[in-house]
Amino acid sequence: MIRGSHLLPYPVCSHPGAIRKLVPVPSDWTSGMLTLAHPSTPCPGAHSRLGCFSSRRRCISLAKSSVKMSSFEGSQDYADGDLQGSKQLYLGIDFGTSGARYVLIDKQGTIRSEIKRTYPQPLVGNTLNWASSWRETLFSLLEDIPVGLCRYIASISIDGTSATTLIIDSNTGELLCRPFLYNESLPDALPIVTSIAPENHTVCSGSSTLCKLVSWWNSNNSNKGSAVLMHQSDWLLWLLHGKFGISDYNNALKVGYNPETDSYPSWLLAQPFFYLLPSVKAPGSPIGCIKEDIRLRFGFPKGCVVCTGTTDSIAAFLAARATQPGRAVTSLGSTLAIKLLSTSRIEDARFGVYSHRLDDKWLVGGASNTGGAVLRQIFTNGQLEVLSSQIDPLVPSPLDYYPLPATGERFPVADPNMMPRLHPRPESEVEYLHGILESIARIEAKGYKLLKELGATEVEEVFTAGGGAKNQVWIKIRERVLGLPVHRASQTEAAYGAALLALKGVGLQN
Ligand SMILES: Nc1ncnc2c1ncn2[C@@H]1O[C@H](COP(=O)(O)OP(=O)(O)O)[C@@H](O)[C@H]1O
Ligand SMILES: O=C(CO)[C@H](O)[C@H](O)COP(=O)(O)O
Repeated sequence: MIRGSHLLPYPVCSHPGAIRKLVPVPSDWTSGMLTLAHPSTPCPGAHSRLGCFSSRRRCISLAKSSVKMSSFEGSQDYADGDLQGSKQLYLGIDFGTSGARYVLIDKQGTIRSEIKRTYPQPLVGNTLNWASSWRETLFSLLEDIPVGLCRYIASISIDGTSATTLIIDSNTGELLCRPFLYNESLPDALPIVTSIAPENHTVCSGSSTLCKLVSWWNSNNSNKGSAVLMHQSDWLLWLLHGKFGISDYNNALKVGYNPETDSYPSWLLAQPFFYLLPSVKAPGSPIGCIKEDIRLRFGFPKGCVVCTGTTDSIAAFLAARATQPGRAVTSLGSTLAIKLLSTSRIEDARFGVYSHRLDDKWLVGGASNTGGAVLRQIFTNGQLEVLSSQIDPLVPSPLDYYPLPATGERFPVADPNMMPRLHPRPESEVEYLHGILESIARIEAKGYKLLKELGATEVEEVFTAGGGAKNQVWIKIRERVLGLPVHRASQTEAAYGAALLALKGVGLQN
């Protein structure tokens, strides 16, 4: 039974080719989520109980990316079309490691629509064109939003992976090089960065945004004068609002922005490349109205405002709505990112520890390369569910691994040369998964212990976000290993946190 499955009140498109019929998802997709049949599948004369969705000129091509759609709640309220304040909707989009998703909420924070997409894999030669993939995914997700709801969307915000860096030509809007991904380490730039920044500063890591900027600066001589640096979410937001070089103080942290003074430090402004640095606002700040061509294409209302974003693990923390110091959120996505709400700010690049600002407090933590990416290399989501159900979480695993998807670790050990350790592999797949889940939990526990040793507020309770949050057995393993209460967050999608930023932005605008 699909939750909330009912015909929706907005007009069904009259062009059969554009009508998409909803079909139940294959078993290994999350229950309650729907996938869209290929648009060429004709919709039966009588609408199925799942209803049909009008669509725009373009149909979703499952060949390009897989789509997960949730049912809509109370969409009847939006049948009449008048945009009163109480009916405004707020759009949050999360660009994670393996895919992107949107969440659409109303003023009360109720989810009105949500969709997930994996990234299409457009190749340029043998290399993946990530920017093209992200741009295609952004506009596909906007296409996915039910037409009947678009007209109520008052604001939009986007979160992305931290330190994912793009260098753009501000004359043409074109990329001047391929994007540098969040976990990519540029050791060639590290000696230069450590020579200009304070000792153990957050930027003193090979995967920092500043190392990526310095590496590009030292290996390019063309188009430097018109170059501008953007983070992944800045660039995606720029596609919607069209203003170059605007970021937020979470994304800007790893290029060297100081969120405590709300400014770039003098040692950074003294560099020859300082002019590439974006201007910085608080997350969820209004930037400007959505571009008119995009507004008309997707049916957004006049005055729909685009707001600054944040990073994916900060958005996940916002989604969990943890507000007291000592509360923490572990994002179990492709990576393991921990965020602890602390009254004190700490940073130490030797261990990959840094502090993000959250209003008048600090989100202390770091991001390990361990996590779901390793699981995905070995198990399907369906296998994870079946094998996890056969694990006794109260019994420790004797297996001692350091699960990494490839060479390199960022936190709680900052070592770009660290090798994965996933052997010996037992005969039993259940025991193997148990060993991996428990070993990732031990890394999480080491991370929280390190934060305490460095002076952060001691962790008292952990909420879980990301794809791994659905695994209750893993939560029980983590409770035993951490020695703390561990829960699934009420909202596990970072996109929900981005939607809260969009909601905040409208409030700031008014
Ligand atoms: N039942 C499960 N138990 C543990 N991990 C899971 C389970 N189902 C999915 N995952 C993991 O969740 C990850 C995807 O989570 P998600 O938050 O979407 O990642 P990201 O946003 O980093 O791309 C995958 O790497 C997958 O291995
Ligand atoms: O691992 C990641 C991708 O999912 C990012 O590094 C994650 O966002 C952690 O960075 P930050 O703490 O700056 O949010």
